[in-house]
Amino acid sequence: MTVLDGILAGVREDLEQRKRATPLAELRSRAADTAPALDPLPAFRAPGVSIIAEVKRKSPSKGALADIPDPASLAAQYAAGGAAAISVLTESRRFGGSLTDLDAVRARVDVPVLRKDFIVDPYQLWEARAHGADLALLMVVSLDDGRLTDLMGLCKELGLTPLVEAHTADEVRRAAAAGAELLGINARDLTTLDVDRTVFADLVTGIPEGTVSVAESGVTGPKDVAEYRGWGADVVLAGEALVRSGDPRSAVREFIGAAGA
Ligand SMILES: O=P(O)(O)OC[C@@H](O)[C@@H](O)c1c[nH]c2ccccc12
Repeated sequence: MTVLDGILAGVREDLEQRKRATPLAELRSRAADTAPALDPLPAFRAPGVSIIAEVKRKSPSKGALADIPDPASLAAQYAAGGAAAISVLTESRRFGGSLTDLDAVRARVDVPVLRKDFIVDPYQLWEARAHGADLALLMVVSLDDGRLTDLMGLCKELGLTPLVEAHTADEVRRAAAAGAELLGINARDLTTLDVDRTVFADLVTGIPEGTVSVAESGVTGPKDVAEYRGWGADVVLAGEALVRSGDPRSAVREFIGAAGA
């Protein structure tokens, strides 16, 4: 069993519990009462690198990263530094996140918000929208083609922009074939947790023209953002380096500055 299999088993258990506590009908009516989702793509396509700044307390690879008692204030600092979107991890067991974090961040910032979780079921997309998310992560590795297409269809219906994540050339091909407009390449292999930024450089050539590319994971400082940008990243998603920085606003600003125009 890989690390990812272990994470997914816990995610499915927690999901079944939430389904019992909150029927889909209730989520649907909450989603209907929520302001329409924001479209992040125009900002991502604007000149210069865009940063998605992540609210991340812990991870299976590094353990505890930061306490983050006030995720909304962290997100506000990211936004003040110029982040184009905020990523909120909502997985609780391994990442220490929750839908409460998503609610808090949504209530505070005006930039688009990504629900970062292990999404395998339509219910989770309804949850994302009912809690105010504008984007949702879909990881190709944990979805077969049929499910990927179904979940992307539901995103469209809900106004959510899917960030379709790949880690191999075959997953990039599947993401593109499914019609991803926002395609992430995760430098971290979620089956082993090994990080290799050059995976982005190797795979970015498989991303079709016109698709927005996102380099995910492994940023330790501004130089790494510049490197991803040099390889063609439109957007860079960073977590650990920002939550540990002590000054998240300046850190985001430096990341944007390092990549030049
Ligand atoms: O903390 P880092 O190395 O900057 O990584 C952030 C982000 O890319 C990472 O949290 C991530 C990318 N894809 C995921 C899928 C699930 C959970 C987490 C992730």
